[in-house]
Amino acid sequence: QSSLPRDLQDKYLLTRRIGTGVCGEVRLAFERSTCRKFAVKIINKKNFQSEGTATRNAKTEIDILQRVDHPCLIKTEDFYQTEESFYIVLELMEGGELFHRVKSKQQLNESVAKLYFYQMLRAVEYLHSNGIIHRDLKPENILLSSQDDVCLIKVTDFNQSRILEEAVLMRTLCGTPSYLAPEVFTHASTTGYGLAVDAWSLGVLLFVCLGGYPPFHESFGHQSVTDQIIRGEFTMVQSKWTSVSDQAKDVVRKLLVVDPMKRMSIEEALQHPWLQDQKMLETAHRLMYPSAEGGGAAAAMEAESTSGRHLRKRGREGDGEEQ
Ligand SMILES: C/C(=N\NC(=N)NO)c1ccc(NC(=O)Nc2ccc(/C(C)=N/N/C(N)=N/O)cc2)cc1
Repeated sequence: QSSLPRDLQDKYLLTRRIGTGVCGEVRLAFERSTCRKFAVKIINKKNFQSEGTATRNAKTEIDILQRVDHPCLIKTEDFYQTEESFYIVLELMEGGELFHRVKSKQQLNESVAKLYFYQMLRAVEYLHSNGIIHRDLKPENILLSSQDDVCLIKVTDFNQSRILEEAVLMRTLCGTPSYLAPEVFTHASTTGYGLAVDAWSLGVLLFVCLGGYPPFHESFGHQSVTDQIIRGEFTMVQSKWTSVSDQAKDVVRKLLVVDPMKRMSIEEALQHPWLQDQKMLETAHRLMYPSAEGGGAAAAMEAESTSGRHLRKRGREGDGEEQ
């Protein structure tokens, strides 16, 4: 049990472990002054191949976590670090991880899966519009706000996230091109097909929510998981998918496309017929924008269109520019 930072202990009482991850664990914490509950993600630096990578990734993640401002993205309260670990204090999502919700229900019913998937799309749409690729979307990183089926979801864990640095590319193009590889100039780095990796992961997430099992897994057939993914070969087991609508299956099939240029984008997914479901949209907007008094999609759209796109100002060293 590595020693907790003094200032963290002064402010919070850390109790039982409530989640585990590759990079560390999540503990339930109580703010001593208010008794409010929080989640504390503890990231051990030793899990990273090099100290440098751990620190750089954590810096990027903390920067992203502190600047993103969207109802479906986790909000951080505090951040501490010691020689061996980082500590991120965040809002406690009472419903826990989507992973456990799907596992305990075998599979989600389609309307619940649609409500969650729509919120994931909006979260990723916001990240992409701010040049951020998540790169690690999976059921462990989708948190639920309550034990109810109808609830707000939030995306977390920006450890693998990258900020699309157009500026870096522009500087690169200023130098002599003679030694640059072709892909530096092609669509790969400019039109950011890198964003498409998140669309693929959302396809895997939707498959898991609807089918209750992963599309690519070592226990399926003779091929390795990597081969199944590279070939885009997945099976919709009859017994699990009969009750799922053709439109839902269509969304999955258009996201799990191997060629990133042919894969459905986040925007196209948001326009897909399966998601043009007024009842679901009203529920989602009521959950995402509870303060929009009197409900009404108009108020929610208003909220979305004004504040919905921008990052919050940077911290103390604030360079102040709004994205
Ligand atoms: C209510 C509850 N459990 N309730 C219970 N068990 N009661 O007995 C509960 C609540 C939340 C969670 N998970 C949770 O909060 N995850 C999580 C995962 C990752 C990150 C981050 C920022 N990661 N960043 C990095 N770099 N990672 O490597 C933050 C939170 C699990 C159970």
